[in-house]
Amino acid sequence: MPKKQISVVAAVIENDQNELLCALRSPDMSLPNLWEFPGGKVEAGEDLQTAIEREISEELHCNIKAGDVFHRHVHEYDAFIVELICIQAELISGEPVATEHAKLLWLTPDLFSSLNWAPADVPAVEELMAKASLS
Ligand SMILES: Nc1nc2c([nH]c(=O)n2[C@H]2C[C@H](O)[C@@H](COP(=O)(O)OP(=O)(O)OP(=O)(O)O)O2)c(=O)[nH]1
Repeated sequence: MPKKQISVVAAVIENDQNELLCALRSPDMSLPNLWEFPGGKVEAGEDLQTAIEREISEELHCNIKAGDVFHRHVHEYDAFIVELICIQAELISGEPVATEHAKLLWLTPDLFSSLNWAPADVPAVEELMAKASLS
């Protein structure tokens, strides 16, 4: 049987210290104990911006304004295929709270290699690190 493919939106939220919000998946989530950009599956009929704004409000209890998609990458896991769609975002109200994640961390991209990332995120992480090293 072909593997299921899911579309997942992930928010790259930057604060005014050039730090990006990173989230640690908890031991009881799929892909446990790996770092990611917070987000989740796009629901049927939903546009990407609506999906990421909804996911962040549900998961982190704060509000973001979604900007542009800056990275798309298809990754094949053993059990499924994910299209990871990374979207730039700005925090517009509230402070992120970890309701499902084990931890949240604001980190500058030069330190991203110190985290153990979900495999699908590695190309986006590398792009963000490369971009930060040029600025
Ligand atoms: N949110 C998010 N998920 C990611 C990333 N990288 C990556 O491989 N994934 C995978 C982990 C999950 O298998 C899937 C997203 O599912 P999820 O469990 O976070 O999303 P969800 O809240 O909509 O799903 P569910 O718990 O209702 O099943 O994509 C990432 O950067 N962010």
